[in-house]
Amino acid sequence: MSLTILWFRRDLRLSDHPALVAAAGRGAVLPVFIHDDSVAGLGAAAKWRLGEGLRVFAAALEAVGSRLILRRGPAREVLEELVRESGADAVYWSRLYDPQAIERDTRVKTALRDGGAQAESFAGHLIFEPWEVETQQGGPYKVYSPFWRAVKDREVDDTLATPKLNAPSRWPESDRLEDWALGAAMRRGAEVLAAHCSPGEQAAQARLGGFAAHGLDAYKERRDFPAEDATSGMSEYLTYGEISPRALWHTALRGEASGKAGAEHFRKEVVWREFAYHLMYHTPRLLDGNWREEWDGFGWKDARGGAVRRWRQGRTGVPFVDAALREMYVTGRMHNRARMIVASYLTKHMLVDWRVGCDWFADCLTDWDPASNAMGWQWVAGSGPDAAPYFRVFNPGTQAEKFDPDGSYRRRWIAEGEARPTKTALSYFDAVPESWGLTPDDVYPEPVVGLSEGREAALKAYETFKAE
Ligand SMILES: Cc1cc2nc3c(=O)[nH]c(=O)nc-3n(C[C@H](O)[C@H](O)[C@H](O)COP(=O)(O)OP(=O)(O)OC[C@H]3O[C@@H](n4cnc5c(N)ncnc54)[C@H](O)[C@@H]3O)c2cc1C
Repeated sequence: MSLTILWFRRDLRLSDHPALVAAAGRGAVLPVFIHDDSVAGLGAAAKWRLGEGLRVFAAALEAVGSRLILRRGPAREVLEELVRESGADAVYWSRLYDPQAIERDTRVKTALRDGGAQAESFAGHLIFEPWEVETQQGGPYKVYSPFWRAVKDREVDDTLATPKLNAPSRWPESDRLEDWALGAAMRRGAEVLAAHCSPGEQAAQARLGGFAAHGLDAYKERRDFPAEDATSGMSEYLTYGEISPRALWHTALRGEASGKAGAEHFRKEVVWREFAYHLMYHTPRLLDGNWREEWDGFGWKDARGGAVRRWRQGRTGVPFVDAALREMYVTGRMHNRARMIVASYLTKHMLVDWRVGCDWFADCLTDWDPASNAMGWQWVAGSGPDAAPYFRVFNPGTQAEKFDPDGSYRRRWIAEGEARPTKTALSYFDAVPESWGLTPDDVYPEPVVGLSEGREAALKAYETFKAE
């Protein structure tokens, strides 16, 4: 019987998994996860969340009579060794699209094929492969709306059922997940974060089912209110591939067919993620360089001072901004509206380079995604394609009046000055490093940059930049 190694990466699921279906169709399957440089380089929260995902995924495989073999080292060497050890004649995986992954996977594919094994990559992380969506002139899209119009009526294949997995005749040795200590960089924050996290495919499907039944209809109206649980919560499941984007697409389509008002808007948001990958694939500098290269000359302020530290710590003195940054520290996620506001405050009021914030998000988010994060930051800063114009400076005060009118989001996350602080606000002080020296009895600070003063400084900096 043929044996296929299934190299799992960001696709920790059994259903709607084209590579797994293909592998199961040709014989026995040997599931493997490799701790290589791409894992070593993850931010603290993302790495911890990966560990949680792997723990649940390994148990899901055991429940169907399979196993997850864990190995550490450069992917090519590990896979070549496993092919030799197990006698596998093929290695399959789901494609990734960031430049490092593409480079690694290309080398792995060549080496395996040179060694006589079959090596194939499959779709699954996206609904539309980045090269399958083209403008009429034959190039990539740079603006979201035409991208959406180009894909919205496309036929998308149905999701695939979980295949039956045949075990290899002998299981190779595996590392122990605990020995990888993926939560080590979290220090004491891991316990707090764990209370807000339900990893795994089953949890993802249950959450999506609940959202389809109770949240989809009102999604468009309520999705901007950060105190409400009005969005799907799918981002971290998509990040680790615990659910497929295609499952979200079809959930939305079924909602549209049954007249759910918010369903099309939900599908549009799912397509924003596709657009981010499209941009990253065609212009990889999206990740760490200004997409609009003229922004290389913008005069950002020095980011080393105490102001950035206060932004990171959620101590800017601007309640909506601080609430959002604390939400991220405690839960590993941040509401989309709040992401835009904290990013705007950092890049505009504080005039700090978007990459400083992008890196902090990469360290703190459990749904960290290279493409969506970089696109989001560049969109807010004004340096990205299809970006918000620079002169659009979010005012956290008026945003709070509009989207947190009764202050419940801010009270949920800010303890200082409250006679009876909420449990979630207090949990922030349990999560942060002791070295920050913060307590709920601290005096809530004055704004690090005043709202109108910051807005004027941002506009002036932009005028100077434009004139140069
Ligand atoms: C500065 C900034 C940084 C961001 N960083 C990330 C990140 O690291 N990882 C990440 O997944 N998203 C990121 N986003 C996008 C967005 O904030 C999150 O996807 C969203 O908050 C996740 O919540 P949800 O799953 O409940 O979303 P829903 O509103 O339920 O949307 C459904 C899905 O659509 C996709 N989506 C929605 N909005 C966006 C968007 N603006 N861009 C791309 N995809 C979107 C996501 O996959 C999401 O899970 C960022 C946005 C900004 C402004």
